[in-house]
Amino acid sequence: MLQVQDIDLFYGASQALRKISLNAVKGEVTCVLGRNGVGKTSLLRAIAGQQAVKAGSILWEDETLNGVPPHQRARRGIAFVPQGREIFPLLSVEENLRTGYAALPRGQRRVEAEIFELFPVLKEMLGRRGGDLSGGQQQQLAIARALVMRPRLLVLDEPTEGIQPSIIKDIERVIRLLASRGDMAIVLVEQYFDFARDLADSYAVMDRGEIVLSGRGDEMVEADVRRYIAV
Ligand SMILES: Nc1ncnc2c1ncn2[C@@H]1O[C@H](COP(=O)(O)OP(=O)(O)OP(=O)(O)O)[C@@H](O)[C@H]1O
Repeated sequence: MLQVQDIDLFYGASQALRKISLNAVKGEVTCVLGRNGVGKTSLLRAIAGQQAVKAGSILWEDETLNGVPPHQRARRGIAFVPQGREIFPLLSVEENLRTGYAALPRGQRRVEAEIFELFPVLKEMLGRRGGDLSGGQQQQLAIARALVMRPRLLVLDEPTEGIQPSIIKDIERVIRLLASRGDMAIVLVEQYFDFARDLADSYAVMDRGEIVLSGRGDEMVEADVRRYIAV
């Protein structure tokens, strides 16, 4: 279980997160919604260890993550799929997938066949350069690369951004399948209400660095949430 408790995060003098608390449990998708600039990415970066928190604590599997650098969080089973995907455009699809090996012990460094069952298109494109893939294929590659690490916590920042509807549906199916196995917690930042509602077991809505609404996914009141999101 991930337990974020009362975290504050600053960029210089400007405060991006104010006393944010959020739990994510294995077997569930936790969706974080909100407009641009309200702090969603900052929250994910705090979880992944890319940005230090000034106050509060982050616990994962009952141990603190405060002060633990990103690569060690990766070894503890936390994988982050950043906004904009950040795949390596000049490396092949296969080489991109292998960059996920860094977080694995030597004996476990392989790409499980299952990854190509989840994303068949990648198998056909193993030798293709990452930069030659469509935006949707790059997003699938970014998620696949995270899965190579066999994470127990998967953190995704706006996986639907700029992606065509058919691939959004594919990604939704994969996320649902991963959660349904019960051994992975998924935290997902999203701006699209429909995608979040379809996936969320629990949700939190952010505004100006704070959580202003939260609850179980099936209790999301569309009109209330839509006050705080653009789409
Ligand atoms: N590296 C940074 N340095 C200074 N300020 C930053 C930095 N990154 C983000 N901010 C500011 O922190 C606030 C929260 O940004 P953040 O990216 O977390 O929001 P967001 O909800 O994820 O928005 P988006 O959907 O656009 O990514 C914003 O006011 C932003 O301008």
